[in-house]
Amino acid sequence: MIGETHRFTLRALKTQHSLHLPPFSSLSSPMADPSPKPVPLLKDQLDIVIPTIRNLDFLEMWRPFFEQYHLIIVQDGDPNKVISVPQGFDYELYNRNDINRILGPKANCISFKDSACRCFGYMVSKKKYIYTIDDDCFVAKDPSGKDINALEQHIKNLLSPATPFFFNTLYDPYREGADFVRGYPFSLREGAPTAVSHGLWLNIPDYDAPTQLVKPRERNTRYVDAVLTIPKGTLFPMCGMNLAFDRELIGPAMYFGLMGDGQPIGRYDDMWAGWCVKVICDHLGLGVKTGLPYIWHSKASNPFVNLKKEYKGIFWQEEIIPFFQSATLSKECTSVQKCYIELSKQVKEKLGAVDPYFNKLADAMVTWIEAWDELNNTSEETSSKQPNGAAK
Ligand SMILES: O=c1ccn([C@@H]2O[C@H](COP(=O)(O)OP(=O)(O)O[C@H]3O[C@@H](CO)[C@H](O)[C@H]3O)[C@@H](O)[C@H]2O)c(=O)[nH]1
Ligand SMILES: [Mn+2]
Repeated sequence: MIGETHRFTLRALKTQHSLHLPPFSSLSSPMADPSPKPVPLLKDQLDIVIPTIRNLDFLEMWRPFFEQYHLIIVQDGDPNKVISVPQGFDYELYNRNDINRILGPKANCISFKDSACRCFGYMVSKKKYIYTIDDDCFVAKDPSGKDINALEQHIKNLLSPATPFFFNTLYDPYREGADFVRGYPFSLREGAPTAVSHGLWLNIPDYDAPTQLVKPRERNTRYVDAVLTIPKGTLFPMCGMNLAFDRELIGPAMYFGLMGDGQPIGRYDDMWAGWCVKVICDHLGLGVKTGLPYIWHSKASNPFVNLKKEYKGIFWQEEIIPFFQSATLSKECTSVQKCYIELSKQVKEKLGAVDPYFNKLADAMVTWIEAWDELNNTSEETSSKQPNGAAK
């Protein structure tokens, strides 16, 4: 309402820019709350990043879990379209004009017309943790019928150690009612810092186009009550739909690549990031978890459109995977940025022959790190900072 103040976070970015402010009517204005809610976990240390091409009505269902967190909305597609955000949410919104204004020529490393654009939100955030979710993902129910607070479960996953060096057969040993089983080395029971928490999906599973075409009516109804650490040396297909990570531990590696408009490939944004992230986590001794929490994925994207986007990736990945499986990083790679730059050199060297696209991608990986360091003033720290933040 006129005159009512609204909690709108204006971010002091390196280059001041006028955020794309939707008309005042669609701006947030938190309703006065007579009975203050308990402060949610990591309230001021976590941003929720949402890539979108549509109005964000889905937030209504998430309001009990998300309303007290800051949102970073990355609006893809036509920047003149106004995205409406339900009242009461604290958010900043960036469209393509903002990305171009903030990054200048480096904006060419951020995809257009693809959910890969979400990684811009990771870059501009100033928080320690990120949760990213698609706008067609809703609150799922656990087998008891209780609404699942996906964000709370991700936070638990991130705040407890991982076990990448030795597999615990009773799954997450740090979980209430579980522990390390007999034969688990005591020297390894401290675990490793958790960098990534990869959640899953009920209803529409994240299948590739060929599988979608063969099984158009398949729905995931199986709720598996487990969180697993993905063992060191094992890659995994990371889906960006329901994903959380420690931005200080692994953020610079969460680049979602060159996808969408003008690119020969799509729907491999999160996959590419996941393969780079896992190689770097293994090198730096960080953990990646998958399993709980579930969200309810409501919309299957068009399998024919998806097939066109994925087509080249389906056979390229038969070369990409062996590349990541055999990728090694030197001991001089003591920070995520250094690991990532080293990896980009190997991409150019070893995948450039697969297709010229990988030369472009390798260059974009470097541009991403340059932009990340510039926006986060981390270039001088990069040379000395250990992944756990301790200076050399
Ligand atoms: O051009 C676009 C298209 C979509 N978005 C936003 O991105 C997410 C995901 O979109 P959608 O749910 O339509 O697509 P899915 O196929 O279900 O996405 C999953 O597959 C992977 C494709 O990369 C991806 O990791 C998953 O997200 C929504 O929020 C759209 O609004 C966009 O920004 N630009
Ligand atoms: Mn979807």
